[in-house]
Amino acid sequence: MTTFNHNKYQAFPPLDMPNRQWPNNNISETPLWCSVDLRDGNQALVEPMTVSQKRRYYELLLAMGFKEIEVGFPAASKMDFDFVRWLIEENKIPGDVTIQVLTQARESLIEQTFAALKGVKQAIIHVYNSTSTVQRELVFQKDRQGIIDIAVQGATWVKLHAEANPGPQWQFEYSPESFSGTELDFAVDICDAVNAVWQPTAANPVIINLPATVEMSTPNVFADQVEWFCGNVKNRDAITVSVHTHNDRGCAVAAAELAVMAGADRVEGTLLGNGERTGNMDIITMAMNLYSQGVDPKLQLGDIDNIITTISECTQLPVHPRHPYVGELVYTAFSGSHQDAIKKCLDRRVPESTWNVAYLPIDPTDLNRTLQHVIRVNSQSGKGGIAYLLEQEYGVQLPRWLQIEFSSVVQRQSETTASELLVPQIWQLFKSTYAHTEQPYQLADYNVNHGDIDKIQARLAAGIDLISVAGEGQGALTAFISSLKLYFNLEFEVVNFSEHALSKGTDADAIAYLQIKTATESVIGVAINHDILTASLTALLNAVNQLESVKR
Ligand SMILES: CC(=O)SCCNC(=O)CCNC(=O)[C@H](O)C(C)(C)COP(=O)(O)OP(=O)(O)OC[C@H]1O[C@@H](n2cnc3c(N)ncnc32)[C@H](O)[C@@H]1OP(=O)(O)O
Ligand SMILES: CC(C)C(=O)C(=O)O
Repeated sequence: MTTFNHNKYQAFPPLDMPNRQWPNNNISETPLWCSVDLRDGNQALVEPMTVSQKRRYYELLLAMGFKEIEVGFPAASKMDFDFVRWLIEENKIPGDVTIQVLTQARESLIEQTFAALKGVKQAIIHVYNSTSTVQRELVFQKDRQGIIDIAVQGATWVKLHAEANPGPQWQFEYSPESFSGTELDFAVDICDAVNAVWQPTAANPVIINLPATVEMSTPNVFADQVEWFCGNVKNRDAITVSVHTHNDRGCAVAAAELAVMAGADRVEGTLLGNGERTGNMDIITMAMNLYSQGVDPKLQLGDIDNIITTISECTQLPVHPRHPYVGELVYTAFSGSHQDAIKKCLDRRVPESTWNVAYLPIDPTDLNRTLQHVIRVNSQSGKGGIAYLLEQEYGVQLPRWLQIEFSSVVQRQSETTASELLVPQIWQLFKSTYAHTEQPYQLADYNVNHGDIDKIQARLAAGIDLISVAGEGQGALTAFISSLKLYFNLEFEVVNFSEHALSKGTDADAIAYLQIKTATESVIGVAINHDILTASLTALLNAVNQLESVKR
């Protein structure tokens, strides 16, 4: 067994920022989004996307409304280079979309990057070098100035190549890669040094992208880092501050959200969070978080099934059934009390009002999820959910007393089969329990004479025999009750009865539910018929059929 030794690790030092402002802020506007699926996402795949997968993914990003898309690292591979050429030569970049490409701060790579972009109308050149203590000390083995020199040199090459390639609208982006592990004063110094080369203005800003290349702290600490950076970097007005969070601690979305509260203008991420190690921050989740707070996420997410299919077919990564907002099970309530609360909220919901449904942070139908996704029945389920499904599918409004009775029937069945019950199976179970037709006695026909006292004459089919019964009372049902009591020599009373027209389905028009009690038994009968009186009489006979003395 491996030995766990927490002394091997040390806590990330918090910042001493008693005047931090971000906790007082809300996100009332969506940040600028930049998808890095085709670069950071792609570089993390077991099998990087093929050309056709990359094209398909790119089309998806356009359809979703992304305006900034990091399309690759063209100096790193022929495939990325060719993909950028294809975008440009085949005129695949809409006028309002800017592609972004990544490069290290190395001249040959920068040169190739510009070669890949020949003929582009506008592009973001994204250059990075690593700045954290571990990278400085162990990877690059350089002091602070040495690392600044790499960045400044890279920024200079980028500027010179842009000047040598006039025409396109170039925008520059610099990432102090591993910002999350970088001393803040150094992060500011290196970005100031890069900006001293690029000389951004408010009209022509640069993007400074602050990556949590590795997520090393709680999201509040990252927000402190971003707020501190924004407050100390020179020429803030000429900078679009971007964040690029990874999910090592599972908080990439939270970190990006708090970073936006702390002053970030722009967020880089991927769809469903694919990316290095535990992934990039998930743009779909963050966009849906904003949406659920009444903020327009400025992305088209309604066709979510197509989005998910495209992502998983291109990345060959499955979607976890509990993935926020999009997983197959995330709107599903199996447990009884959740189902009951959802049913009540939906029943009482005023159309067009603000969404306010227990257990459902957003309306699942916004993401093409039907209410069948919401309520599913297994042994954990209760009466509310079952009743809801039967009403939705078959127009059956089970009276409360029957909901209580039937839910235990459903539970027993689901425990026996150890599986989920689908709505048609629940409906079959309901009919076979209360309305089954293979009964000892069946209503063959009847005739009612209405008067002060109503009289009924009916014939019951029992195998090949036809049995005549007759009775009288106030109303046809009461008359039939007395006829059955007489014929079977029974004492019982009807303790529950209701009937209604079915609003759905092709079976028939009306349904009647009825519960009778003898001194020792309580049984339920249900019947469906196009005629409401026939439904009631049949429901009564179905109940009587279940009494032990009648069954014998
Ligand atoms: C956090 C991120 O996701 S950053 C993006 C990471 N993505 C990728 O790396 C995918 C694409 N990259 C590649 O395919 C390759 O790294 C290439 C083709 C770009 C370069 O490959 P190589 O030339 O073999 O170099 P390699 O990537 O191993 O880099 C190592 C060298 O580059 C230097 N280097 C690394 N990053 C940078 C940088 N950002 N700026 C300047 N120099 C850098 C290293 O110090 C090292 O120098 P040394 O050889 O003198 O020791
Ligand atoms: C290049 C940078 C932005 C990066 O991908 C990271 O730090 O994760």
